[in-house]
Amino acid sequence: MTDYLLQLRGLTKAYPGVVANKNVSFDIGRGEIHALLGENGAGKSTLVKTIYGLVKPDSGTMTLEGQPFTPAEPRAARAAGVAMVFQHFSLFDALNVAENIALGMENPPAQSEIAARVRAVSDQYGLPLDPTRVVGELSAGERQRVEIIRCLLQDPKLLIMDEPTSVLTPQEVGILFETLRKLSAEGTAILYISHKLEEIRTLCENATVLRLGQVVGTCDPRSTSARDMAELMVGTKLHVPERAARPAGEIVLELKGLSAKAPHRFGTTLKDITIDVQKGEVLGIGGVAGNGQDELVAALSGEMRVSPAMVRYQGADIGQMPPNARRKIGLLAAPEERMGHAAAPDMSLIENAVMTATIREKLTQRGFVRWAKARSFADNVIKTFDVRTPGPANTARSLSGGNLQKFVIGREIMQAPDVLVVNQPTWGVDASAAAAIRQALLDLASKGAAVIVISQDLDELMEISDRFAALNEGRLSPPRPAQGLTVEQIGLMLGGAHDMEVAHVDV
Ligand SMILES: Nc1ncnc2c1ncn2[C@@H]1O[C@H](COP(=O)(O)OP(=O)(O)OP(=O)(O)O)[C@@H](O)[C@H]1O
Repeated sequence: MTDYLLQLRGLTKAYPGVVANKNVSFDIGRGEIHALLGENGAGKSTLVKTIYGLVKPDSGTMTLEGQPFTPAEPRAARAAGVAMVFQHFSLFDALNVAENIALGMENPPAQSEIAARVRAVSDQYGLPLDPTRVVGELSAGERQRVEIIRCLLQDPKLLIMDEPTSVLTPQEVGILFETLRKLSAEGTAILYISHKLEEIRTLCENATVLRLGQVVGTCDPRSTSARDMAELMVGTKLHVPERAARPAGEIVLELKGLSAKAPHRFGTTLKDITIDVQKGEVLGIGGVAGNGQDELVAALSGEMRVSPAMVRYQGADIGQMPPNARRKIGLLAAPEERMGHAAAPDMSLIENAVMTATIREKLTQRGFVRWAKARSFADNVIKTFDVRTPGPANTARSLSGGNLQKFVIGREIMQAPDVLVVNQPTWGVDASAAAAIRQALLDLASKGAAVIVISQDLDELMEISDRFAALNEGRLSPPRPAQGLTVEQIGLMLGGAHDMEVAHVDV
């Protein structure tokens, strides 16, 4: 293809201690669906932020439709026809869809006009969305549609999507891909970042692979295996997690009729959850986000209190026990939202280590933080979990998403819990780091800990779980052995309430 829309030449961007992009050159054709691949910290976000006017490169050039392209800010990039849907949505829960879209416009027309345009775009691209619905009541997939429609109203020439499917159900992924294919057929190019290589294979016609900030290869994902792409990203052979055979252990945690009212208007009420968790097992809990996952983690971590006997740990009723007391006795949890909840963005990794590891790692003495000890603990997490950062004094915010995830999970595993609850442990994490995190969870279980993994990634759950249960509208299905479960059986467990089709996306 010679009709290039965007050409990048020699883009370089350095941050203190790290070159995020080094001499990056590649082209994107009109209407092309182009994947940008690379392990965590490879420089993907930096590159797309450069194209979107959020980052100014130190050197290198870009041309858009043959003209020099140097967007000083996102507004300039948008005006030139570049739109971007971010990993994290920037929507206001209390406003409706049309109001949210109006907020992003420079001269918004009347609400009725916006609503009509939203309906038109939504029909045209098969993205069901009611402009009058309050955003707080929408699923993650619907929220993403708000962002996409907001972009499409600008009639972009290039649409950048940063990890768009990590929050979507398989059915929503199908809808999104249909929309992207339609856009591509109409001449809109898509630059698509994802760690889900099988999805890339079904969607993208070209891929550029970054490693340590540099382009290390290109491929046609339709004819390259996911494993080959992963190995190109990492530069070495991929490790597949192994499960050591484990005998059934004694019961360490019992949930008995665990019920709790939704903590806020958009939360989910937990309904009569009963399950025993054994030492040495990995219990996988699947389900579409928003079905009680956050509330279940909160009830286990102690952030949400319930009747004492609803949570029984090593024989004691702990439903009312606060988080730190639970940490002390060995029950640890890592919530899903790494930025803000699991980690404080502007604090260093050392301070972030102190936040959750103080009690078990004895990081304070007579009320004072033992900084040397805290630093060495943070260092240990960084080394053991291969967290890519110049050092523990760096802020959480300066880490790439996947590297912060490795730090947050590693920080809990290194405290040797007896029960570990993790929510979406490999969200936004590249294939090799995801394999390392899963292996670490399996190793923790083989040492005798009970590990509860809550995830929307069914392949992940099937890979590491001994037993599987599904959360649906605050109810937990009875658990079943994971081995041998078919996609149809899992679909039944997840329940039909969301019209959720459990299928791989390459249908
Ligand atoms: N504002 C910043 N300050 C300092 N370092 C940064 C900043 N932004 C990114 N970096 C560093 O630049 C490198 C590239 O990060 P980038 O976010 O582009 O990677 P990525 O490929 O998008 O990773 P991920 O898949 O984990 O999101 C990383 O080492 C990261 O720590």
